[in-house]
Amino acid sequence: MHAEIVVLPGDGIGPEVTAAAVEVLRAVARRYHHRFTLHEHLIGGAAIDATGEALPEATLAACRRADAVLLGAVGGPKWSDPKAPVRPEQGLLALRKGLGLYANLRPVQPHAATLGASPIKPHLLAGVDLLVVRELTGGIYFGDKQRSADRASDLCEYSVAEIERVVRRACALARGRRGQVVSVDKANVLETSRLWRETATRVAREEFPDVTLEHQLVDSMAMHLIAKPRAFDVIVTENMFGDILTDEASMLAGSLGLLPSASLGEGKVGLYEPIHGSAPDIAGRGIANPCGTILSAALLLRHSLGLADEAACVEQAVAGALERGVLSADLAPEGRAATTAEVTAAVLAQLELPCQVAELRD
Ligand SMILES: NC(=O)c1ccc[n+]([C@@H]2O[C@H](COP(=O)([O-])OP(=O)(O)OC[C@H]3O[C@@H](n4cnc5c(N)ncnc54)[C@H](O)[C@@H]3O)[C@@H](O)[C@H]2O)c1
Ligand SMILES: CC(C)[C@H](C(=O)O)[C@@H](O)C(=O)O
Ligand SMILES: [Mg+2]
Repeated sequence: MHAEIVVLPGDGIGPEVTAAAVEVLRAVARRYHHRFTLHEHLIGGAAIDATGEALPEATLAACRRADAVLLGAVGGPKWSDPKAPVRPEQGLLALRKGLGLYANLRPVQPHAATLGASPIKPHLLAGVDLLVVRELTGGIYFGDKQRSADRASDLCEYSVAEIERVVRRACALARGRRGQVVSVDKANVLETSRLWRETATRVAREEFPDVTLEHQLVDSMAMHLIAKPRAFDVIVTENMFGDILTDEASMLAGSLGLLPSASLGEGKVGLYEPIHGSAPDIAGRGIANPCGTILSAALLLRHSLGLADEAACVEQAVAGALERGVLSADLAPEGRAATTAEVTAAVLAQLELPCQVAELRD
């Protein structure tokens, strides 16, 4: 097949990890006879430096035309002055909103080879396989913001339609898994959460009688996620709760550098990015873990290009590299860490081996 993919490297380790994922996409194209046309565009701090804007019109237009978008990360101390007129993160939020990507899928499947890197006891982690569906274009991120000399406010708003569509997406995904959804809110305090809970209950009852829906308050959910992670299948939640719970959930896998994400809407184009940020503390040193971005490229193959087998082969290649003990500094014991380039080379070498997934036109 032929696909147009926009690559947005962004800032900090963004260019390092997207370069790794691009190598993997090119290898997939070669091996399985596809043609991927890749175009790089500016976003975030890099875009502010070049154009004064965090999301230049040319970038948004290219993303709208593409089949899929692969993004590294945005932000960093250079652009973090509280008085700065524009911030890199605004570019990412505008891109998600501009493409209508309301459902952010963040799968968490700890790998046997990295259980030792998790601060959580290994017997709690074996068999963990959960999917967080984070609402991505509403809530406190997008409400009205006010600032005066001695006061500031961020409005948190949700409409019924915004809640319905993301809960529907979560329930539909649960049908293809173990059929269990936990909806996370703060309905004991927040009006938006009471609307969320009511709406989720109705959508599940009327449209997904075969799916089990439970509710959990976000504070105790933060505890349960660590204490009994195997208990969860699909978790659906609003924008900010999902942001925080998934960084926490990355510790089940062993590192923030391992988790991928797919952001989907009703349109054809999806956005794929690791859940981590620009990691200014390690940027430019060639030691970032590229696996979260490579696994995001696998999600891109599956969700935007319909190449489920190729996606599974990339996932298997990452697993193979980890099993061979090729671990970046965030996962490895002191002094035995692989560089970004070494991890990428190990994944590419695994991709050359026969893939266990059936039906690939080799
Ligand atoms: N999607 C995004 O673009 C995105 C996501 C989160 C944060 N950010 C931005 O990134 C900047 C830095 O934020 P932060 O430091 O709070 O979070 P961060 O995710 O960038 O880093 C948190 C910690 O995890 C480590 N880490 C992250 N990714 C890693 C990887 N691939 N390999 C190894 N270690 C990794 C970092 O070194 C750091 O110690 C901020 O400007 C923030 O707004 C952007
Ligand atoms: C950079 C920031 C706007 C972003 C978010 O909060 O959505 C990040 O933390 C993420 O998880 O993708
Ligand atoms: Mg985040």
